[in-house]
Amino acid sequence: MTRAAVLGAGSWGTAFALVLADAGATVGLWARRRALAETMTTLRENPDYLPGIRLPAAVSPTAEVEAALAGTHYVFLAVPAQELRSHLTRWAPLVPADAVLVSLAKGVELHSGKRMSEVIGEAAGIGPERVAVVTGPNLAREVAERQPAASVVASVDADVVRRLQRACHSPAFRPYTNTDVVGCELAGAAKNVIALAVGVAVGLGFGDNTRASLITRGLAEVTRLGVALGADPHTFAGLAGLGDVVATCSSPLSRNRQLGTALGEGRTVAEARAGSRQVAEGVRTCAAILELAGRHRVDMPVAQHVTQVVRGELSPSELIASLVSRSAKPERHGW
Ligand SMILES: NC(=O)C1=CN([C@@H]2O[C@H](COP(=O)(O)OP(=O)(O)OC[C@H]3O[C@@H](n4cnc5c(N)ncnc54)[C@H](OP(=O)(O)O)[C@@H]3O)[C@@H](O)[C@H]2O)C=CC1
Ligand SMILES: O=C(CO)COP(=O)(O)O
Repeated sequence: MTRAAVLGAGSWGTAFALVLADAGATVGLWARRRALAETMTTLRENPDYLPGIRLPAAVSPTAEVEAALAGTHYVFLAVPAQELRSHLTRWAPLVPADAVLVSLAKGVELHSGKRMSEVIGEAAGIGPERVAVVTGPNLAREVAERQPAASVVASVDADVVRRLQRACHSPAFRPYTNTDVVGCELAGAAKNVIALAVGVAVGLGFGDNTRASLITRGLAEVTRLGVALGADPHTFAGLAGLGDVVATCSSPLSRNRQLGTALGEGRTVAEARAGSRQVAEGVRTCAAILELAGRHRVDMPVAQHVTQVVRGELSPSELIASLVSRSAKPERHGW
């Protein structure tokens, strides 16, 4: 029987533990707050992130990372992107020698510009054949409710990715394989930035033309970055790219879209975040993506404008006006 550890009991870590349990695995679900682990154990529910969703018997919540990692075949990492390196550096000595480490996070590390699979390889001291990612149009609440969804599991190792695909293929969750790890990760990270931009447009009261234009041009610029970094451009038209951008940018459940909407309505980032435990990864990833784009001389106007709005250097209405008034170009500009 497959044994899995999910480290991080926010919305996605908890929802993914359910996917794995539905696919037949036993799952250790680590929460960093002991009180939450104890509540989940007694209530059989994660009231902070997925109220009303029952945890199956195969999911064992714990605050002891050793207990979650003991004898595990897969370690699914569901902590926020900027916190992954420091946590995994501490956890690495406890990870079984043959376990595959899987990123569930969508982000790019600030300053280093590293993707999550790169951070995992460095922090755990392992090669890319033991690292994988899961990414796609997977809003946690819908997945936890067992609404049908597809996703992508990616690794450079085709065998690893096929085994991982089996381990998380449940009646409601259908993973596809991909070996383009660079493209899958960049797409997943950048869609949060695009969702912030779309949220701003929603907050300003703009309609579907504005949203579709931001989605399409946002996808074009991340495809450009991906190609510069060696990704397959087709990845960006698949579940990790188009699929996730559409889900995130159209859903009121998206925390990135919600935060962008609050900015568009005139609140600051701090005001928009107040009172929520949830992460909107785009807020920190936008600057990381922009740094990466600068290093590779890739023009990313949507990410650039979003970063300026997040920093308070540009107003939401200036973001839209400035994007529209840029110099005219052919549509196929690079990618
Ligand atoms: N939610 C979703 O629909 C999806 C999310 N993802 C990605 O999954 C990753 C995890 O997000 P998600 O599960 O949604 O998280 P949530 O926003 O639901 O919850 C925040 C999580 O981060 C934890 N956390 C906050 N600060 C720290 C810290 N300094 N160190 C360690 N953990 C911390 C919280 O722990 P605590 O409760 O103790 O504060 C909690 O587990 C993100 O990269 C996100 O983009 C990917 C696909 C879908
Ligand atoms: O990644 C997600 C859906 O695929 C969740 O998006 P948010 O983090 O914006 O809620």
